[in-house]
Amino acid sequence: MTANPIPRVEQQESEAESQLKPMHAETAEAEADVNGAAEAATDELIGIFYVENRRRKQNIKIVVKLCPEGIYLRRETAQNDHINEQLIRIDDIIGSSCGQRLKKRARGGLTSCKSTRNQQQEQHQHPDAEGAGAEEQQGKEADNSAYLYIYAYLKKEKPLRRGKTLRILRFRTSDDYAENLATARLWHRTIREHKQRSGAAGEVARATGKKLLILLNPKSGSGKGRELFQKQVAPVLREAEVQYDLQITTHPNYAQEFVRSRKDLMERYSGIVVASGDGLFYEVLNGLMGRMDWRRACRELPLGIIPCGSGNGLAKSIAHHCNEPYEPKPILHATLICVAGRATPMDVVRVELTHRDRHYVMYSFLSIGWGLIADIDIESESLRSIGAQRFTLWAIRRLITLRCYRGKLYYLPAKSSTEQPAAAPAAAPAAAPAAAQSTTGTPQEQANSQAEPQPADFSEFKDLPDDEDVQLRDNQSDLDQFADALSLDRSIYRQNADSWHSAVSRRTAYYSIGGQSSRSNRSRLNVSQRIEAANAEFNQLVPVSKIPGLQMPLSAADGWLHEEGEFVMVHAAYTTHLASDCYFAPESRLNDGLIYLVIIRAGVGRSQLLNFLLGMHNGTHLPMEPDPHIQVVPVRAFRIEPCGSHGILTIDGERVDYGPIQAEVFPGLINVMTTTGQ
Ligand SMILES: Nc1ncnc2c1ncn2[C@@H]1O[C@H](COP(=O)(O)OP(=O)(O)OP(=O)(O)O)[C@@H](O)[C@H]1O
Repeated sequence: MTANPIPRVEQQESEAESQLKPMHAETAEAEADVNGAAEAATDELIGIFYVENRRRKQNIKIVVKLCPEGIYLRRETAQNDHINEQLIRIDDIIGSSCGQRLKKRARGGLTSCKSTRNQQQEQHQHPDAEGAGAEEQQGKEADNSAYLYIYAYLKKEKPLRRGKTLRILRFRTSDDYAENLATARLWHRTIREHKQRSGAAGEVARATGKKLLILLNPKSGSGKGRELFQKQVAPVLREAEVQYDLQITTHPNYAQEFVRSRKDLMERYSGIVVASGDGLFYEVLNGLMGRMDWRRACRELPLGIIPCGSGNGLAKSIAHHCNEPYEPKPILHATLICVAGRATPMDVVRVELTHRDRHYVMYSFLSIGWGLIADIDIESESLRSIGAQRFTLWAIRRLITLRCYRGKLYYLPAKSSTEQPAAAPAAAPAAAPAAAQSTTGTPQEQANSQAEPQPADFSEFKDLPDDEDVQLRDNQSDLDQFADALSLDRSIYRQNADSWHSAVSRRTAYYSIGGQSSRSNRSRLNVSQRIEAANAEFNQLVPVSKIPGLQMPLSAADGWLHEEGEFVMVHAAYTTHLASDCYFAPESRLNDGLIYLVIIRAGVGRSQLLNFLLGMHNGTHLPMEPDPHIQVVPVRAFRIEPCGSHGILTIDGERVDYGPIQAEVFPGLINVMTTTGQ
């Protein structure tokens, strides 16, 4: 909200006076519109209303002007000696409703407003009709008034917060309720139109007849997701007149499957809101990326999050991004962000990992952790019942029994190496070796594991969209030929080889079983041409990796730096917050195309580490000067090759198989809901 009190100075009063005249003129026009049952809403509506000040036993005159910027409420005293004005910005108004008086007396600044003509009549007819008694007396008589309820959440900067304001306009120009209702409806419609013009996603969606899809995990956080939704989210959605479908998840992967397989997702929905923790958002992201039409889905469906989980890093990062409050009412504030629902591009990180000859590709939005923070996150699960304290307790424990992990770290700095700050002396990164790294399994085994269709993949074929017109044939000889071709010359297809591995994607199976596509018409080509054709076609269907596959060497010539040694942790973040109270990568932006790699090397002192952990809540943990042990590097991609088989790796806070892992950022791949838009 922007409140602009106009001080009591002569020249401003006269200026106000001059502004009032046209307002009166337009009031008449607005009423004339209604009386004439005009349907077209105007850009500007103006009415004069009165509020009873029961304490002072006087009426306060309020000129209410609805225009594209919002609603101006100009308040004047009877003597016209004091004027102040408030603007309720159109972006702060989430919705309105009109009709008869709500039974429960709603609390708001203007509790009851009367139009000018009736106010005068009223005073004439009931000279004493002031104060509560008179109002109640009137209430007992038939109330022909129509009421417009305007719901706004006004933003204050210091401290940053949003407070609910309800403004009620009472229309009773006519003795006929229908006429009064028509006036109220005109105001209601005009508010909607102004919101639509301001780009409010809900209004735009309404215009296209689409709904929000809300996925709720009843088990997230303290397990009260359903209750929180009914009490805190649903009322706001009602005020904003948001149409939605609520899907309550019944088991892990429910949301991922729902989003992946629902054919009319884009036709039916204008966006997807996750009412849960980061875990369910991860499912939704990977469900979208598992669709044949992922590109369109990512473009057309902005994603929102209402934090009902325990970590809630994304919800806090989004609030931080658009300068919206988070505490003390994270659910309310996040709901308001979703109601605004303006699409803002956000980076997604493609993660490739391998475990026991199997490759996986998944998509991440928050972080990848190896070492200290991942250990604290996962190992403290056993203390979940004590709440956020579990992290502190476990951090103390891990400081006492500090672990280091041996391994290799490769990264592709965002700036070229010549622009990089001086490398840390203790472990200066070296150029990546050109030599091939060891791979798991023989080439033939790898090829077989790549080509081997997973049982889940087969069942998923049923879900392929009809409109893709894909015909699949289970042709074993084609499968063998493909597997052979891949094992013979992987290097030719190096760039795209990883596309064949994605064990979790049905699209992999689609190609790897040698299925024919009526679109690609590959059947007339020889095997190697078909592989190339398949790769070309596949590239349209998945985001194309620009870095070598996980089993391929990384070259210094391509800008890769590497270091080998002992690490306390390597933690990569691409949003500002890892959890609502962990301001881990302050420099990060939703769409900066950067991964912030925080490296802590062995040899770091316990007190330095303690300061690091303590500083994470307000973002003061990273060294200002180059430090031999703690370093933050903005990168575009990185790879970790841990030695040994014991340790913890996390993606977006969830544990994954321990082994080599690499990540690459895809700038602005998805859209998230914010209040600011682009
Ligand atoms: N109905 C359900 N029953 C059990 N588990 C579920 C259900 N729906 C989703 N899940 C799983 O629960 C996991 C955790 O969910 P979520 O992230 O929403 O909550 P959280 O762990 O409390 O929050 P955070 O990730 O912020 O710590 C997800 O990985 C999801 O797959």
